[in-house]
Amino acid sequence: MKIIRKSDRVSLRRRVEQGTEEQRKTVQTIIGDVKAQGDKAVLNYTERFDGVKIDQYKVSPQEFEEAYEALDGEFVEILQEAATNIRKFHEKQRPASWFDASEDGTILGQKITAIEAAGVYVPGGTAAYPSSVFMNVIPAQVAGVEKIVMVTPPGKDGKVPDGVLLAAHILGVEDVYKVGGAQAIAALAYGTESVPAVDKITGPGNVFVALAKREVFGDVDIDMIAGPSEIAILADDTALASEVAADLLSQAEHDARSSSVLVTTSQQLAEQVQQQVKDQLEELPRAEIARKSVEDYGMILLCETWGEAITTVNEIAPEHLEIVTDDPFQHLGKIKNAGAIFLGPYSSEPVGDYFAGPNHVLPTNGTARFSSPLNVDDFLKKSSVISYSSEALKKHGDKIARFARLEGLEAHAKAIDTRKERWK
Ligand SMILES: NC(=O)c1ccc[n+]([C@@H]2O[C@H](COP(=O)([O-])OP(=O)(O)OC[C@H]3O[C@@H](n4cnc5c(N)ncnc54)[C@H](O)[C@@H]3O)[C@@H](O)[C@H]2O)c1
Ligand SMILES: N[C@H](CO)Cc1c[nH]c[nH+]1
Ligand SMILES: [Zn+2]
Repeated sequence: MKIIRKSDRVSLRRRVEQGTEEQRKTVQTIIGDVKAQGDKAVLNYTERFDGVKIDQYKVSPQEFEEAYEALDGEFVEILQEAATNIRKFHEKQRPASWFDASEDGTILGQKITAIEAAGVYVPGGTAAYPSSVFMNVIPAQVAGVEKIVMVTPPGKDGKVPDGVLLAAHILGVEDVYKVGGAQAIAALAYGTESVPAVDKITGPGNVFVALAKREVFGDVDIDMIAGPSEIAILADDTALASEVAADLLSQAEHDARSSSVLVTTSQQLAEQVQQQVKDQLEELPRAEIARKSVEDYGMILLCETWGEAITTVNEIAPEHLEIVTDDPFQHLGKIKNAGAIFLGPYSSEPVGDYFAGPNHVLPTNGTARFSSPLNVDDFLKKSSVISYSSEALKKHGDKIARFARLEGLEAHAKAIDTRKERWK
């Protein structure tokens, strides 16, 4: 991990490109085929890309049962406790409809309605995280979404990882389909004989999933195109180098393109963390991924002043930010751009990934400048409500009609004028 002086003016804006033109064309073909042929295309692509031949891809009650049996009771309890914490946190986010009545009898308001059906993509392979099942499904459930459909690619054995099925089972999600990639996104967006069409698709995935989400956006809504995980740690010399290094590596192990950055004013901490990262790396089962991530996207940024350190963090706009100083809350007000902010030495990033309650689906690639974590609002729509009384229209009707004529819209004006008859 390189130590770089901030004064060297290194570029901090991150942009991990997703997909080639050829991959985009492949995805368009897959989507077109699923739209035209439904289940037949889904099963053909599953055989081709996942190497499994199946003729029925909805997870059966027996498969849920087997997953439950395969995992030990203690793990089930941990998952249940985490789900409770996540639900409690998201319940605080639920907004209420409101209606305001004026003295003239006008009622104006905002009615909040949950979207009807949401689709959740859970990636396959080593990224099949039960925690991500919670983070995508729980805000939808708290919002009141009635239909939740989950898709995830089958492994070579034709099965879905037990942890993923258990997480779905704990949340009461029964519509789980063994399909991945662009064909899964197409099935969710347009429906097939087996998979119900949804209104919004959330969840991360590989390049084919990301491109497919971009492609179906507009026909359905999507959450965001999640890039590789990121962590920035803002620390002074009260931080323990071994803990800072461990937290940097916690995100580096996700993906060879993950980024982990320490921002500090302490030369001593910078050097100690550099050494610790090197030492701790070797002991990780995913050392190869973490090493590549740290070498290609890791940095220790040494700043002259604390003010410069804060500006640097805001420039990075990291997915996760840890502040490890004596009084971290003192700096919170100055942080403008970060997906999730972890304060103090005990708030290690994985606390948020799994257990505390806030969502771990967060803006990456510098998009924390304008986006928020996945939340209950993402599964809600707002409708404006307008009820004018006779008195109100009598009072304001002429102004509205004049405004319409100013825009050259005579039919608009007449729609108002015609009501004048009522109070002549
Ligand atoms: N940002 C996050 O929070 C987060 C979390 C978890 C996972 N992820 C990402 O999810 C991804 C998981 O990747 P994965 O591939 O293991 O699982 P995946 O589920 O994303 O993709 C598997 C699917 O890709 C399709 N596919 C594979 N090769 C193809 C090809 N040549 N042409 C067309 N389709 C093809 C197949 O249909 C397969 O089912 C990683 O990129 C990881 O970084 C991100
Ligand atoms: N840190 C990841 C999001 O950036 C989420 C995750 C899932 N499991 C472990 N971590
Ligand atoms: Zn993580």
